Amino acid sequence: MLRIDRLSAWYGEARALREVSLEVGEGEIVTLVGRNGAGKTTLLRSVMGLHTQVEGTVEFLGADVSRLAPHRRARRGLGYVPDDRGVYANLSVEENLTLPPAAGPHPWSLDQVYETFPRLRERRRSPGTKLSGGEQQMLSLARVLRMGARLLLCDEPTEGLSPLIVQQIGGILRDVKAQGVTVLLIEQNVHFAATVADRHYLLAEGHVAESMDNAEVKAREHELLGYLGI
Ligand SMILES: Nc1ncnc2c1ncn2[C@@H]1O[C@H](COP(=O)(O)OP(=O)(O)OP(=O)(O)O)[C@@H](O)[C@H]1O
Repeated sequence: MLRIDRLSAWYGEARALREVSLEVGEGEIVTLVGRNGAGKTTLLRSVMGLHTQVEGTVEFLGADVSRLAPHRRARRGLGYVPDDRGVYANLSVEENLTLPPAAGPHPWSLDQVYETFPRLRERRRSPGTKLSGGEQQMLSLARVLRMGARLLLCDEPTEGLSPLIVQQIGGILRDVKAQGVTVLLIEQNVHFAATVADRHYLLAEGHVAESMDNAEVKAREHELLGYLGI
């Protein structure tokens, strides 16, 4: 579904990604793990077209989207969920969900959103300022699905959340996958990553150092946590 071929990215003279190649198949959940500064956020932003000082190819559903603006990538079904969650503080949950126009090929109805995110139904009249971190994360995911994304690019959805909420986010990601959505997510909690994802890429200093399956991540959990400094 997504094929990244020799993608490099720069900030001025500084190179943040070095010829990254990886693939995500339709219906998979794939994680990107790596130390701070390894290039994970830059990779997701480059795939969405938000970071433009890049070289290499991003193919989505068989078409080269490397030169398209972010809104045109969104129209094809790419959806970016930023780490700051981007919730409009003064709008209610439902306004946050309905304000952005549908862009992608499979926009979710409000009912579909609320079935997958029952907590958001309960909180639908609450303003963004009153939401917990977990609720904001759910809203951020739900909004991109509502807009019609087929592939979610999620920047560390579990960051700063309690173990119970992390479990809930895991359940939501599995549910989203069951509804035909593909996910590429940044995840430092390798234990959680192995329970929710199908495969994993380890990024180190801007390149793909390793590709791992769940069995390998589970077997090396201790070593990986040490390496990541967690
Ligand atoms: N706006 C920027 N200007 C200059 N350099 C940047 C900028 N954003 C990131 N970088 C650099 O690019 C490299 C990759 O950063 P990136 O944020 O993609 O890493 P990351 O793996 O997502 O790390 P983190 O988990 O800390 O966000 C780092 O060396 C970082 O310092």
